[in-house]
Amino acid sequence: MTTDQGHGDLSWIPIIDLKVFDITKEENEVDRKDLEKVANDVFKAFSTIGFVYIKNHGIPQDQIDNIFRLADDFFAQPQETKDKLIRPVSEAVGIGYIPGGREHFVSGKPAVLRESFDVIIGSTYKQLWPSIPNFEQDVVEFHRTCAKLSLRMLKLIGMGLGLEDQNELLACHTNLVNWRDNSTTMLRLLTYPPFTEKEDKMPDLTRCAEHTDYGSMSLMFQDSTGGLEVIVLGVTVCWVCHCAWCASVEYEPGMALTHCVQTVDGEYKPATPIPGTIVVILDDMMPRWTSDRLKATLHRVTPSDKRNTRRSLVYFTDPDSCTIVKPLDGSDTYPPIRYTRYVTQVHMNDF
Ligand SMILES: O=C(O)CCC(=O)C(=O)O
Ligand SMILES: [Fe+2]
Repeated sequence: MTTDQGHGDLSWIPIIDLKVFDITKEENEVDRKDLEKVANDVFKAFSTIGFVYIKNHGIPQDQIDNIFRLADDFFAQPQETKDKLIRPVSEAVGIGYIPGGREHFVSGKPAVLRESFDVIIGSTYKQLWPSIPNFEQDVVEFHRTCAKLSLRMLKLIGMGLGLEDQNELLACHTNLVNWRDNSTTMLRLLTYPPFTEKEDKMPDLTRCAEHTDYGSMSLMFQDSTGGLEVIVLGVTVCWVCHCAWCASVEYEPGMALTHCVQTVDGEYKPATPIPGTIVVILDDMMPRWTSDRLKATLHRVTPSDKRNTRRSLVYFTDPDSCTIVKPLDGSDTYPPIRYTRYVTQVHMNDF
């Protein structure tokens, strides 16, 4: 793993170079030792800091830029045009538009200030595509591309965990490739408009309140606006160069710290946009599978730059709906639960 040396306070961010196992390579082409090293780096970063940035992942930058452009084209349309594609709450529609003001992350607080275009593919759900040239075709292709990357990351996590069957997590994600009817894995094109003068004066207003995502893992692509923040679990940072990894000791909870390191634990830190990278966070199923060895990453989007539109693309990787999620180590840290039941319970605030 490298850290982002030379970028001042970004230096503690774990950037994993995925070149040896990027999405263009087949697993049998990759040297086993290289693969194990990346898997260890990924696991170490997830289990200490709680999230990773990945670079050299194999998704062409042109493809990402094109999806951002198509999203801009979509959101720039007149409101009446977008409203014709609204995903109704009461009807099963897998692909469509969510207007601003519909989603609440915290009940009783104002709705999140953003619009999205949601894409759950392969379902028998109704699909409400816009008539923008190449939109459907390119977005579907990007969905497939993200699936490849998620499967790579799940493989690496399985290896890092030391699972006897390293493909055990992959086996819970057949929907990413097969696009069965019951898939919930979703690509979201998101836009956060600038704050109006009235919104400026509302103290509780944020772009997206603190939360974790429901499924397995989220791939987050962001523009250069900033605002995404993640909770850092436990990082030992050198006071001198701010590097998380030059410190001679590995942080363990409760460890006495020497004079040259400080610990950041449980604090929000900006997930600053770094060109060419994707932020990968873990979702609610990971602690359940790993008996808390891996945690779900709390995150939020603050209005750090409320004068400008912020754009992002998030690929929410979910397990197959029928998956019974339970600790892979055979322990009873969490009771088994069917993934779709978990989501229903979260929606009903049933925990
Ligand atoms: O827009 C982003 O970068 C993050 C959005 C997010 O966390 C979510 O929709 O769950
Ligand atoms: Fe999220």
